[in-house]
Amino acid sequence: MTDALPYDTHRLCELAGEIIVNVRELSALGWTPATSSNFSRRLDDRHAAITVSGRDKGKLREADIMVVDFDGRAVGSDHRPSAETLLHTQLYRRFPGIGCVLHTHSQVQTVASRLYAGAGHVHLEGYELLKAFSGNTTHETELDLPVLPNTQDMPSLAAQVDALLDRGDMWGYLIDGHGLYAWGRDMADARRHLEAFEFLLGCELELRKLGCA
Ligand SMILES: CSC[C@@H](O)[C@@H](O)C(=O)COP(=O)(O)O
Ligand SMILES: [Zn+2]
Repeated sequence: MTDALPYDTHRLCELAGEIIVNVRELSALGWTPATSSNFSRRLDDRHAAITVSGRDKGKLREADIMVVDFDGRAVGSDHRPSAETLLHTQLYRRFPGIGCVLHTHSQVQTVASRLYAGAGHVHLEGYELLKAFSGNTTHETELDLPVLPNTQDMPSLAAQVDALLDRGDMWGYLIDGHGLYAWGRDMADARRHLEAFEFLLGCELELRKLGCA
């Protein structure tokens, strides 16, 4: 007989199914090349469901989703969780309202991260799509999407993110030469934010190509 797991396994199945369907769509857009990217959902107030490290995100199955605690330790699984687990769990630990974290490596996100790394942020202003971010009711607003230096030292990167989170109104950040993190209340919310960032970054890159930004 095995010990009971400290989380709701039925809920885990539901969340795994949701992650699989959504990530397949993101992958079909070319946003998860070469096994990159990672995805998670809050399971309860101590656990998250997250992708196993190194899996092809376009071909996820239920066995590719595992559980971690908010210190990033595997719970009830021998698999290795995403190498970037701490960047997910730090958000769940700090903000009870966050229920989903999505990380992708699209070309637009990666190119934008390189171009704006020096400035430390991408300034987004004057776009109708800024209303896609929770709490915004008008295009007459602005948003600075932070760009952090890349590192494989996750505790150090998580500490830098934590300092930025003090400002409160943040729905994502870029990592230089790497990709985008975005989050929200639930999958739909996080996806809307992710897609809005992708679209707005694409506009900024296009404007630069045209010599307008
Ligand atoms: C395949 S290179 C990309 C990885 O180094 C990493 O940035 C990434 O997004 C996926 O890592 P993973 O450990 O599979 O969650
Ligand atoms: Zn990554």
